[in-house]
Amino acid sequence: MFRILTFNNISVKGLERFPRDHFETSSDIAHPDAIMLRSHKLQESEVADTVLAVGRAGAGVNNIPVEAMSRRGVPVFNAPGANANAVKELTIAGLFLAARNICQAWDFARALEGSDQQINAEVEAGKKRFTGFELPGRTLGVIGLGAIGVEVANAAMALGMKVVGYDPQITVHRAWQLSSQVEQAHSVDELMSRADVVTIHAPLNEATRGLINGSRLAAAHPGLTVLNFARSEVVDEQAILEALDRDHLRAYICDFPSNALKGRGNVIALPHLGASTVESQENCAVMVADQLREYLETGNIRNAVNFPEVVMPRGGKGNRLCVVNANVPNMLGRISTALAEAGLNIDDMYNKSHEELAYTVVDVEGAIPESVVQAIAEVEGVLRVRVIE
Ligand SMILES: NC(=O)C1=CN([C@@H]2O[C@H](COP(=O)(O)OP(=O)(O)OC[C@H]3O[C@@H](n4cnc5c(N)ncnc54)[C@H](O)[C@@H]3O)[C@@H](O)[C@H]2O)C=CC1
Ligand SMILES: O=C(O)C(=O)COP(=O)(O)O
Repeated sequence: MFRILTFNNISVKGLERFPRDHFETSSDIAHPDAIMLRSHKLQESEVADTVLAVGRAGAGVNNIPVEAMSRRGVPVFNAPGANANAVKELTIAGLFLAARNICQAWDFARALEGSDQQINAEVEAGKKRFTGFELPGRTLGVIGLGAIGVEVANAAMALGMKVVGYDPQITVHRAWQLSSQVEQAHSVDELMSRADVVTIHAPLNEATRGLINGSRLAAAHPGLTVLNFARSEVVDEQAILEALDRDHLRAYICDFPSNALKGRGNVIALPHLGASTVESQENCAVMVADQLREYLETGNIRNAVNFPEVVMPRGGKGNRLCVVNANVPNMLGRISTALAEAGLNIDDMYNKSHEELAYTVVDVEGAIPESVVQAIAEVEGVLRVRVIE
């Protein structure tokens, strides 16, 4: 029986991927084998020693202590691209809300009082305050061209916008998906100097914290609009407010409310709704549940942010040994020597590394005695050993 501890509202469609006869899922489990969560800040919870894997039913993993999990030999899975369409749709909605001052205009219209004739008179007198702009010919700057950024860039192109993108680590896969009309900016500063609207779709990490700061805002076109559906901390909120006060920034549209943003006319802060569609919640939960289940049952790793991709079909009828170790010389030699010394024959073997970690899966003929597991666990640099029968 595998026990999965859940945090947040995980789609039932995902939880149903765990067969009831050998999986238990609950938000109240003391010694779980795995954790499945959305935005819950795992840094603030005790992660039990029994945890073998963490699954984030979503994209961003800044709410998970990934480095600490790596040191414990625990893979952290996410669901790349599974919520990208949902975030693209909300970002494009944010673009329209900003361009046409829709929220401010709606507030105005909702507050109108008097007879229909009086309302009509106020509408005609007041509507000039909400004059907006159209998208064709305007330039959208997209920072981060991953699953979401590429979709946003392509959608903006289809709406007639010019698009410039910046992503120092764009993958070949994403570059193929990106419209060939999207122009490359070589720096955030270049992108900001060319854009009428900037949208951020990069993860929060030490390189992106405060990416949109006071000096970058000051160097941007007056009248710039900033969309932030990534994470609140990728912008310097204080600098945003100051630029709004100077009317240098036209509007700030984001998915992250805060006290400082409250009550500001040219700020729209949605309650972290980017991925909150039925479809996206299902896609993310199903993808991550399948990955967690496969890891627990077979040791295979797909879409872990801190581990290599290791998928080896199960061969023979013997045991499978899964070893997480430091990416240093001679680990494979020591693992296979320990198996050979116990007279165990290797059927199949796969080893791959990712930054400072390596992962080895070995299918052997027959059962692996506990003494061999112990010997491998004691090799310097080995972080975790697991036998799957
Ligand atoms: N508002 C919401 O509900 C949601 C927010 N997000 C946020 O959006 C982020 C992006 O999601 P995906 O596109 O699915 O991730 P992704 O991993 O597919 O794409 C991120 C892209 O950002 C690029 N990048 C990294 N550092 C960069 C930098 N310094 N400058 C420019 N680009 C940089 C990467 O090379 C990558 O191509 C997530 O990490 C998460 O924080 C994601 C889903 C929902
Ligand atoms: O996938 C992400 O990075 C998100 O921000 C979505 O968060 P959520 O799962 O809706 O709490």
